[in-house]
Amino acid sequence: MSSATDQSLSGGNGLVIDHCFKSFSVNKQDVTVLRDINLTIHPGEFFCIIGGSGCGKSTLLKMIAGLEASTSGSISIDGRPITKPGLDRGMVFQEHRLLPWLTVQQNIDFGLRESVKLGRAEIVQEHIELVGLHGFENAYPGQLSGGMAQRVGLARALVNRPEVLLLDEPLGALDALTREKMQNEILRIWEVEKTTMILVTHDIDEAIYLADRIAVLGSKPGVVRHVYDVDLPRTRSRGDAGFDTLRHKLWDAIFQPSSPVESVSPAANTTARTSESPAAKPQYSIQ
Ligand SMILES: Nc1ncnc2c1ncn2[C@@H]1O[C@H](COP(=O)(O)OP(=O)(O)OP(=O)(O)O)[C@@H](O)[C@H]1O
Repeated sequence: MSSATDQSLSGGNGLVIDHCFKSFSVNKQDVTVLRDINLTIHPGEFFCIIGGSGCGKSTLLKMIAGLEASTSGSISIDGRPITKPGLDRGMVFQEHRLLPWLTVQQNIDFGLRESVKLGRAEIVQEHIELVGLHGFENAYPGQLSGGMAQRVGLARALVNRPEVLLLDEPLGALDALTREKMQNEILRIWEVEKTTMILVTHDIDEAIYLADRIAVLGSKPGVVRHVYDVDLPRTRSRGDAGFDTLRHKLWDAIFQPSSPVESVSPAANTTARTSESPAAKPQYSIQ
């Protein structure tokens, strides 16, 4: 069912995170946020990362995006080292980050690489259709619902046909119904585009519903505790026994007490977390 922390491939296909460490300088002291991360994410895979607040999920995504450099170790796509942001990676954030003075059409066009001179309007329109926003081409972000704005964010991130789409809790601000609808939309787009998707989420059910594999990060410093295969046929049902079994495994993995190598800071209240049983928190969302 599950594999231990991945072993890196040497120069193989896909995204390879190889012995990555990340420290930040806080009050002139180096604080290690991520420790020895090793993951291989295969082309076309839907990969989720979950873990408690502050364990370094967003930092890891930013390192893959090329927005943060690793302190040591390397990240590569198909053998190409990642040193800065590139068109082979798109990113969607929790807040849509659209430009309010531009229309839907113009926001997506803004994301399209400058070197495309011919057929820009057609490419933009194709992506508006892809995310189901036909008819809203000339709307401004302020005229859109949260779910619609995130659809534009998705279109903008996909417009350069990235190999890897990085999703940093993109549905976190949406209401429950819109969130489920958008999960299905992301799945549909993934199936059509065959883009590798890496999703950071606090929502265990969301991870099981969407992912091929799920990495659970432990905290302080962030380490990969376990990578789970989601061996459930699609379309998945949240009420299935297999879904429920995995839900409990993930819950236990996230809230297990830190191992000796994961030094627990005074602020990390693991007792309080482990005392929260799934029954007491039916939405299975990590706070
Ligand atoms: N630029 C920075 N400088 C110093 N510390 C930082 C910086 N960015 C992140 N951190 C610290 O790194 C740790 C991990 O942050 P990160 O945002 O990656 O966690 P996360 O798992 O995504 O959290 P959450 O689930 O709450 O969004 C936190 O302790 C945070 O304070």
